[in-house]
Amino acid sequence: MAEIHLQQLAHSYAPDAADPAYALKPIDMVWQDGQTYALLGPSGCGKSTMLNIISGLLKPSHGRVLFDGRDVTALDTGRRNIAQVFQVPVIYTSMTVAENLAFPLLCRKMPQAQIKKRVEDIAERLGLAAQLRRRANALTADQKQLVSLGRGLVREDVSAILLDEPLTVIDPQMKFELRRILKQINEEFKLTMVLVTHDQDEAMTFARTIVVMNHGEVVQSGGPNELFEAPATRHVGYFIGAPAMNFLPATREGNEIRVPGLDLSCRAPRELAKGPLEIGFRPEKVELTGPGQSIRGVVSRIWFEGLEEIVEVTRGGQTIRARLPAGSCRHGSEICLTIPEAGLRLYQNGRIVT
Ligand SMILES: Nc1ncnc2c1ncn2[C@@H]1O[C@H](COP(=O)(O)OP(=O)(O)OP(=O)(O)O)[C@@H](O)[C@H]1O
Repeated sequence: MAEIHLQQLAHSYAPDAADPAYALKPIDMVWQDGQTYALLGPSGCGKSTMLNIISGLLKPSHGRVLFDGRDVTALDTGRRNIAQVFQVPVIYTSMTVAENLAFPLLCRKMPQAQIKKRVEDIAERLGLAAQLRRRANALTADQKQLVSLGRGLVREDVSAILLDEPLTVIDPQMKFELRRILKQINEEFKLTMVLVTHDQDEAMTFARTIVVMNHGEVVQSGGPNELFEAPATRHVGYFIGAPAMNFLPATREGNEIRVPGLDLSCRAPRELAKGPLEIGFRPEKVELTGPGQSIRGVVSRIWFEGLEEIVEVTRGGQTIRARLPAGSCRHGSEICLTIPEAGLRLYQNGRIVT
């Protein structure tokens, strides 16, 4: 188990270039012992770079990595006691499941009787007890990934588990089961777990803290509710939630911030910097009735999503998306949308103000 501290960390793959590009911009953050984290962001934002620096596969060009206060920056992966699970399971397909799980312990010269006990214990926890004698190449993709995880977990000195898109090759139903097992392992072993993913649902359902990255920077770090209710930036508002958050250009009029052409406003904070203003709100906050600010507009598009529909309403050159119960509206009809005050957020220069 370990608390991981990234201290003044940054990384350029070409630090000596005249104008080095930074895959990871300067960051100082602590990953708490025993917690679950998800690193979420678009392709190329620096997730794997960050994970590989934590694991020791990559030496950072700047800064330090501390495990429980100990500087491990110069240590390779083997000496960091990290278990890693990749997109493609790393297992020996010609060995049985038991041999695969035993291998890391054999390398550490653990006595046979202890190896057997440990392997059986881990197999039981991962639901692999009935598979121990099977050759690994005969397993399903999710079972192979469990063996891969088990090879990391079987060592008693593991500090953290780093998971780099481990569910990509897994069937949707089995993803749920694997996520459940991962959470159970976290609770039982109190291991720090970091999951890299593109998938917001996966991040939201796995991690207590989601670290959202963009262009090599951490743009927000927080619980699923925090990211949904108060995205720190426009990027987070777009990236978390489907459909994305509504952002409408706004202007200051006295003590109010108003969206021109719509009956939508919020109170202006006492102090405001210079720069473009926007009012943001989630499509999930929009209702057809109830207290709040009302916007009348024409339904220009409808997408059905199971028991709900996404409705696009246009008015005065603005487009608003709302998630409503299926069958709420007809294409081309005029409707009145209501947005409760509590659902409104003010943004300036793409960053949240209130
Ligand atoms: N070995 C490398 N040499 C040079 N540049 C690299 C190297 N690996 C990654 N990069 C660059 O660093 C940036 C961050 O890449 P990284 O792989 O960390 O992103 P990512 O968020 O993990 O992307 P993905 O989700 O596609 O795996 C990208 O611009 C990428 O092109």
